[in-house]
Amino acid sequence: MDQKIQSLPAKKNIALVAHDGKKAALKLWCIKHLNALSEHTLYATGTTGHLINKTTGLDVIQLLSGPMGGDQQLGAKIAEHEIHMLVFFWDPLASQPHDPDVKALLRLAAVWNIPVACNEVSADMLLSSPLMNVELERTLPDYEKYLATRQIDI
Ligand SMILES: O=C(CO)COP(=O)(O)O
Repeated sequence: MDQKIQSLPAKKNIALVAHDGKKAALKLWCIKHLNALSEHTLYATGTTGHLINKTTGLDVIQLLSGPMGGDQQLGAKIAEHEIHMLVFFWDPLASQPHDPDVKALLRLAAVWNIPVACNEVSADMLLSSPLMNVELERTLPDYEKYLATRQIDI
């Protein structure tokens, strides 16, 4: 597929998500990085967002709970370029009833070339990157060109 270049803004829209077995870890990570996170706009799935807001006071745009469609909402926002980074502490030791939604969210993050962290260390590295607070070029699928090739006359 053809690619094009589009910037991620300096002030990023960051999605925060954690499975139940990883919520405590994400909560501690948010407390540790309170100041850095407050410079960005935060989104989260329902239960994660409520927990982060309650324990840190950070403003969080709260979507539906993951199993009820929250992962899908985040995936749609990634496809629409509204989410610029994903911190998703998914639980490798627990099965999830909405596993297809989890896979879809991670897949769309890869399709649209946004940075993704899956645990504390990768999230530390992303947030401390010199690229975190600057406008950042990314390549992404050229959807308009793709659509033009899909116009089929029947
Ligand atoms: O299930 C989740 C991600 O797959 C997270 O959803 P909650 O934040 O609502 O627990």
